[in-house]
Amino acid sequence: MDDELKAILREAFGDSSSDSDGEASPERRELVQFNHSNSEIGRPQSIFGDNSIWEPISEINGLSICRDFLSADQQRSLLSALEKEGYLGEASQNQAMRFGDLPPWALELSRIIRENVLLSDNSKESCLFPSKLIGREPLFNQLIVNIYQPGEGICAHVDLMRFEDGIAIVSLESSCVMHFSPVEDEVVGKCQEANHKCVTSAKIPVLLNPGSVILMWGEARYQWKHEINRKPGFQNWQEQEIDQKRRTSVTLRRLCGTE
Ligand SMILES: O=C(O)CCC(=O)C(=O)O
Ligand SMILES: [Fe+2]
Repeated sequence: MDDELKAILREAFGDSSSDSDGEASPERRELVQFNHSNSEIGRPQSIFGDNSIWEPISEINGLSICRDFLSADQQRSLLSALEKEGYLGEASQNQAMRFGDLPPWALELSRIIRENVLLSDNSKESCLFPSKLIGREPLFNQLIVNIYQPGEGICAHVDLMRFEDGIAIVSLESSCVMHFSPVEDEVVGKCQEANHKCVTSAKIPVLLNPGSVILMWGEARYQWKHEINRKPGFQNWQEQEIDQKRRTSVTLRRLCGTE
């Protein structure tokens, strides 16, 4: 890892490498890994395919999902890569972060996200990632693997400002509903309280099936909070409660001020 990146990481996270992305979920217990050697990459052999049916979430500008991003085989390959690298091993650990040079499977995910976006109709009305984001190098240089046991989720948050715009989340194993709520609700909520009214707009549910990827940028990234509540009664889709199993996700982001 070069000195500049090290300095930025120290500034962002302090000297302790186990400092957490704690605004999102203080309970997350994590493993932090730095600077993976790229030596085994060579000419990357794709373990993923190229599926690309993107669906914009109409209520939220800057949010889209590709539901068939990874096939069942590709999901198995990704999970086995995570397993081999020790991300899924310890039950005591439910979050692992990595900065700098990403492992081959994450570079491959980044590559196919970029390819899929560039090959899609990335027009203005349903823009998946604007060109300044999709063209940046590297596309992502930070990843988090989150492992959620049944009943575990992540509380409502906007991702930290130390990360640039343009975030991707790949879902594996259990399906779940992610809810989005506007940041401005907090302000509206306070004003309404003064008037002895309490109005909050409905949350927007988005089903994250295994193998899907969501892309968030602009309003979706900065003006909306996202959360996953897997407590009983909250994971309903089409009037059915989702059968909860372990869920694993991979979040790809880019730290501000890095090249
Ligand atoms: O697990 C997920 O799908 C979301 C993770 C997330 O929002 C985060 O790490 O900031
Ligand atoms: Fe997040």
